Order: sequence, then structure tokens, then C-alpha cells
Amino acid sequence: MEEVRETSAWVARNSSHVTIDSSGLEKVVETMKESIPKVEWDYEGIHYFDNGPLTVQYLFVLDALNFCFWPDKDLNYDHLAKGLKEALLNDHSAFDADRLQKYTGPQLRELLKWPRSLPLEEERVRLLHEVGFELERSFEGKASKLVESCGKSAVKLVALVTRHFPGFRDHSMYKGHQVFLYKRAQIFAADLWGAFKGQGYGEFNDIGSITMFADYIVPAVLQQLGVLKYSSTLANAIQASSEIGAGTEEEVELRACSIFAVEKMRELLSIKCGKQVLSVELDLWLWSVGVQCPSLQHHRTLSIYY
Ligand SMILES: Nc1nc2c(c(CN[C@H]3C=C[C@H](O)[C@@H]3O)cn2[C@@H]2O[C@H](COP(=O)(O)O)[C@@H](O)[C@H]2O)c(=O)[nH]1
Repeated sequence: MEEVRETSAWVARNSSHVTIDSSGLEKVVETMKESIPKVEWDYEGIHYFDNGPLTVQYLFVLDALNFCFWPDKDLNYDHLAKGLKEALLNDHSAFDADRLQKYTGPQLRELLKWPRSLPLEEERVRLLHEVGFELERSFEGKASKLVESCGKSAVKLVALVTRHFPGFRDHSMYKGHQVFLYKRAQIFAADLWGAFKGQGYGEFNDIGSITMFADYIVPAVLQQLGVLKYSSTLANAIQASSEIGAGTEEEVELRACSIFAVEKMRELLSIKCGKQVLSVELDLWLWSVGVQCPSLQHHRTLSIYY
């Protein structure tokens, strides 16, 4: 993911509202010297898994909808993962490409057993249709075919997903530069790798190329750990739960600086303790810390990308 790494580094070098505190970063790495926290994928036990192509279909649908839960304070990622799992257990054809193209908002709510409108519901439905349509048009309706065509390369998978599915093209303009963040496309590769334990559909020779997934939880954790520092205006806006517009300098910096900080953390771990860690592993640890901290104040942006 060279374009994600390079463009995030550019943002970090030119940022106005978010900075990376190198002493904060060193302190965190210091605490990890002895043992690097390892978090099991699906430690929550909420995902569908049958070791076959239906799991790939499930994960692709999951990551097509894996964004923006916060506008409903009772909703979170677990509801989505569990809801889709239940739906598939009840009806194995629920995510067939032709069915995906027909869901309506109320049907999606029913599928997830959610009693009211989902945040960005129209967009979620549109994205489901897009996934069904393009899977049918180019991959015989099967996300497993998409994965098979990548020759065990996560980089190729991300490129293919972003080329075929516009909803996954998570990028921004920042100070005249195009910045690539690709959160949901990358997390799809990571979810395959985690679910299949690096085997079969989850075998990627280049899993180390994937960066962290720039969402709204991990930046908040990095800030709490003292790795990210915010300008007072940004800190106040987050504290006050004010919405931060998608594509604003602040929003892009929060996400890009998180990617850069995790890359630095990984570099430092390698230099200081000779430990090779994947950004995916650091991400899962940071994310799990964040979701277990209910008081964590995160930034609020309406976005289909994360
Ligand atoms: N960086 C990063 N962001 C992640 C995840 C995951 C889930 N990964 C699963 C896969 C295997 C594991 O066992 C995890 O369960 C969701 N998110 C993001 O969090 C936000 C939701 O937060 P809340 O509203 O509190 O549920 C939202 O932006 C969502 O897109 C991750 O792993 N890393």
C-alpha cells in the first residue's frame, strides 16, 4: 500500500491541526518492549465462519457496510457483524449477488434486527446494490472469485476492490494533494487473513503491506496514549462532539496521522527491540483498547468510508 503510506506521510509532514509526538510514541513502544499485546481476530466471537467461500461473501458484505455507527448511540460494529451472521445462518442465500441488488432500507433493518433507521441507511443500501451488481458482472457473483484472482496478494486485492467498487475508494484531497486511506478495502484483506488464520482465502504473501485502518476509534486511542496531539480548536471540537466535515483538513489529518504514527510505531519496535510486528496487529490491539473504553471521545464525521 505504498500510496497509502506515502500520502499519509505527506499529510503528517504538512499537518496543521494534528501532530505526532515522538516522545509519546517512544514511551508507548517502551511499554511494548517486553511483550507486544496480541489480540485474537474475532476475540468477540461475533463473526460468521465456515472456512469456505460463504465466509468470504459475508466478510465482503460486512466491510461494505463497516462504517459510521456513532450517529445512533446504541449501535456499534458488533450489531452489524452479529446481525449479518444471524441473517446468513437463517438463509444461506441472503448475500447472493442478485439478492444484494434488491435490498431496501426496511429490509436491511429487518435483516439486522434493528428497530429504526440505520445511520446513512440510503447509502448502505446503495453500497449493497453496488456490491451485488459488480460481483455479478465481473466475479460470477462471488467475492471468493475476487479473492482467488489476487494470487495471494493483499496489495492486489485492495487494488482490485477499489478499481471495481467505487464505494471502497476511500480518498481525500488535502492541500491540493490526493490522499489514499483505503480503510474498508484494507480491512477486508485483514479480515480474511484473520478469519482464515492466514490460510486458504486468508493467505497473503504481503500482509505486511497493509496499513492500519483509519477509523474514528484508533485516532482517539492514539491521542489518549499521547502519540497524537491536537490543536486546541480540534481538541475542543472533539470534546464538544461537534461534527467535523468529511474532507476537511482536520479530518484528513486525524486519519492520515494515525496511519503514519502506527507505521512509526512499527519501525521503532523493529529498531529498538528487533521485533517485527504487522500494522494489522497493532491496529487490532489499538482498536480493541478503544472499544473497551466507553468514555473515549472520538471525532464525528459522516462518512461512508469508515
Ligand atoms: N481500525 C479499526 N477499525 C475498526 C475495526 C473494526 C472491527 N474489526 C473486527 C475484525 C476482527 C476483530 O475481532 C474486530 O471485531 C471496526 N472498526 C471501525 O470502528 C468503528 C466502530 O466503532 P464502534 O462505533 O465503537 O462500534 C467504525 O469506524 C468501524 O469501521 C478494526 O479492527 N480496526
